[in-house]
Amino acid sequence: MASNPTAVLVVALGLAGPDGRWLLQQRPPGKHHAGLWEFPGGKVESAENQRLALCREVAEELAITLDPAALSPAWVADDWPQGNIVLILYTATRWQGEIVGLEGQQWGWFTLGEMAALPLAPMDRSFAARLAQ
Ligand SMILES: Nc1nc2c([nH]c(=O)n2[C@H]2C[C@H](O)[C@@H](COP(=O)(O)OP(=O)(O)OP(=O)(O)O)O2)c(=O)[nH]1
Repeated sequence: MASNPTAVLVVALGLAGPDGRWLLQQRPPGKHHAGLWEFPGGKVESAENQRLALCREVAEELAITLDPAALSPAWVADDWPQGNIVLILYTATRWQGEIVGLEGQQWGWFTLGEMAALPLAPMDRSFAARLAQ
């Protein structure tokens, strides 16, 4: 791992609902970290812009449309010492469309207190702490 400097860039969405809750989804069976809760998102593809990648992932996973210009970079985390993932959290407060779990995943709106009690994907504890600020 230490001899491979190539980062895997992952983007995730902190979508703020109108009542101070945040949208989380559960990673579906068959995926790495299946069953853990996460902010929607995924890997940026080769030569893809990271904001557009997040818009694509969220459309694929939840059927909603985001405005890439209305995303705010909020936090970054990595998975040291396990690997070479760099995860950027963007926040947004608006979206278009009705949320549907297109991959059969569970999703819901959670307060930061409720989030603290969930089994979260590895890098998401630091995101939750950032959203609390
Ligand atoms: N999407 C997402 N991934 C997270 C979060 N927290 C966290 O540790 N991860 C990790 C889990 C995975 O190792 C990696 C993201 O990979 P992914 O499996 O979601 O990416 P992807 O949708 O493009 O999936 P795939 O095509 O590779 O199956 O980042 C999070 O909040 N959202």
